[in-house]
Amino acid sequence: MVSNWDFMPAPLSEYDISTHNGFLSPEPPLKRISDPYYKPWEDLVSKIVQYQLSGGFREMIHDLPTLSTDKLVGIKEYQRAYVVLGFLSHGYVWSLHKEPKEELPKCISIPFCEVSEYLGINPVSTNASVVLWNWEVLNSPKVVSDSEVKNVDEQELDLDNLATLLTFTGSPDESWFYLVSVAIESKGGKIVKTAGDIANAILSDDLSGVVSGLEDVTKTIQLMTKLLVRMNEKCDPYIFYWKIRPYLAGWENMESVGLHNGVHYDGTKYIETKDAFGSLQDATTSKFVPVFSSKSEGDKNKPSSRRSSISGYDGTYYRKYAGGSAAQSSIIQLIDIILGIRHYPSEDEIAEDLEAGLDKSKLEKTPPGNPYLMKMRNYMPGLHRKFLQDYANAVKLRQYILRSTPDIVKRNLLDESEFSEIINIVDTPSNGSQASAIKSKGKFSLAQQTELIKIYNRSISSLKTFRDAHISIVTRYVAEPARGNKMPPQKGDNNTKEKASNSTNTSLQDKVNGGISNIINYVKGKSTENKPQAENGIKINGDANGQGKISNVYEHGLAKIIDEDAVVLGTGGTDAIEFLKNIRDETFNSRIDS
Ligand code: HEM
Repeated sequence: MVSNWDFMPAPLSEYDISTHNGFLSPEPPLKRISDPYYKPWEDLVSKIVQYQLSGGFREMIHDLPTLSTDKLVGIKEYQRAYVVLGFLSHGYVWSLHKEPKEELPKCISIPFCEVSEYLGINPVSTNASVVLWNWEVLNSPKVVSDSEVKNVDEQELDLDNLATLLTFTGSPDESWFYLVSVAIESKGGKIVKTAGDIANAILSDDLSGVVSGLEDVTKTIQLMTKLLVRMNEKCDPYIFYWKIRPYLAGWENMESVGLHNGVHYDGTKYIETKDAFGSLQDATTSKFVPVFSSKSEGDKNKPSSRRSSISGYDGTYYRKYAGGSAAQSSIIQLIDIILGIRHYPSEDEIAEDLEAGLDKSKLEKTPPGNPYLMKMRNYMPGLHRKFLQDYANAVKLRQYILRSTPDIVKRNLLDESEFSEIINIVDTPSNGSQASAIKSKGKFSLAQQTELIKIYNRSISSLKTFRDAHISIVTRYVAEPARGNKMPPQKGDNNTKEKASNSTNTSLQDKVNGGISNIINYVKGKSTENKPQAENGIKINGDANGQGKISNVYEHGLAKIIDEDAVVLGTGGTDAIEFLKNIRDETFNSRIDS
């Protein structure tokens, strides 16, 4: 069935979204900008791994000409330019074995800002640059069992038939990390299609259409969860933590890793973003704060999702942007919107806003949204952000369900406002959309009402399971390596994976390698043996006489050992586990208990 999108202000194609690939580009992204004018960018980015290893990447960037963006033709070339400039920028700031750089030279900063403005997205590496627009189909012959006959479309974006266009490290682990997301995003096609089906079913008060839409949502989320856990197959946690993740970090909440003010984009001035793509324009992204107002030393390990992203001092404008994270994926936010799941500011975020003089009652009620997740929308392509906003305004599935089940007593509605919404919706037009035309008829039988709620709750549970699986992944890939529970690869160790994944082997490993745990303890400030020396901001360990040798454990940006009780930061600078647990619990609490 082809969905009718008349309930939206614009056709689906105008949001750069399809029912085939969801928020991924419908056609594979460009592998190169064809105009030879952009050869200097393309040539350098194609050798990013080699120049990182040689230590000469920053010098190569300094030699780049400042190219105009005028010769870019069409959205796909802008997307490719955004990908290339994202890799060049993060390769420059987080250059391997160097201290992070606080300044992006004009040759990258100016075109990066222009291209980003065109696309309505922040000028920094994002889920769009490493996932959405960074893949190709291999078309390698695929063995498909008889029981698993797939149609051509499905085969095309099979996880085992995909490759990435660019990586920072050249490692298969990095490619796999991005490709798992690509595969999950490709399921977004089904979610988008179902979003349309559900909207139309609501408009025609077609209960069976709503039920079957919800069943589709559940099935697709289950497929997404299966794909998510495949992360474990080919992306090694400590390669991820020690080698890949540092490149993805942004420059917000990164004081503890050396970027105190963010990054200065040379030759650019901060201009208030226009609202062409439905930019949030909230205080978190557009506030101008001088450098000297950054948090005190005591607060520096405490992340904030509300800190302003632009700062200035003596005419120098530092920008603070979160790093690349799948929190910037539109697909999970779309599922939240379809199911009417509300996320709220954390206590810390409310406290910060109160400190800033905002009215508490307003903060808690308007609009429901976790500030970090809402902020992440500015790291989505502008057209996708606009789609989320327009869909959220047009379709209110949860309200429809609440209103269509008058005979069922609901025990756990989150707040009073949900009751008033049920009562008011009949009289209150919802932004002029056709959705407001729906009238409650109270015509469904008790069995139908019970079934509707059961199916809705099943969708909620499947998303909760996805978020549970995601928390396990984050624990394994970030929290454990951060606390030294997983060792980085050892020099001369041919079988590091098994050893590293089994912490009971650590003592043997230590004997062989000269006491890794001492080094970790030293980094944690608990031992004076094997004193590490700081060189270029990188921890190296040495012997008791201070004779430095290249360490098996060194810190580089986000790749560092932290204390047991310290906050594990996400690439976006959140207190990762706490944040994710809140979001997961809010998901579960959205079930309608009868
Ligand atoms: C090794 C793999 C992964 C790691 C280490 C990881 C880590 C994180 C962290 C630390 C956060 C907290 C917020 C932030 O820092 O931005 C986060 C959020 C998030 N991640 Fe991942 N992630 C991984 C894979 C994925 C994949 C494949 C997806 C699929 C789309 C995904 C979807 C999300 C979403 C949607 C959020 C926002 C919170 C939510 O809505 O539940 N992540 N991730």
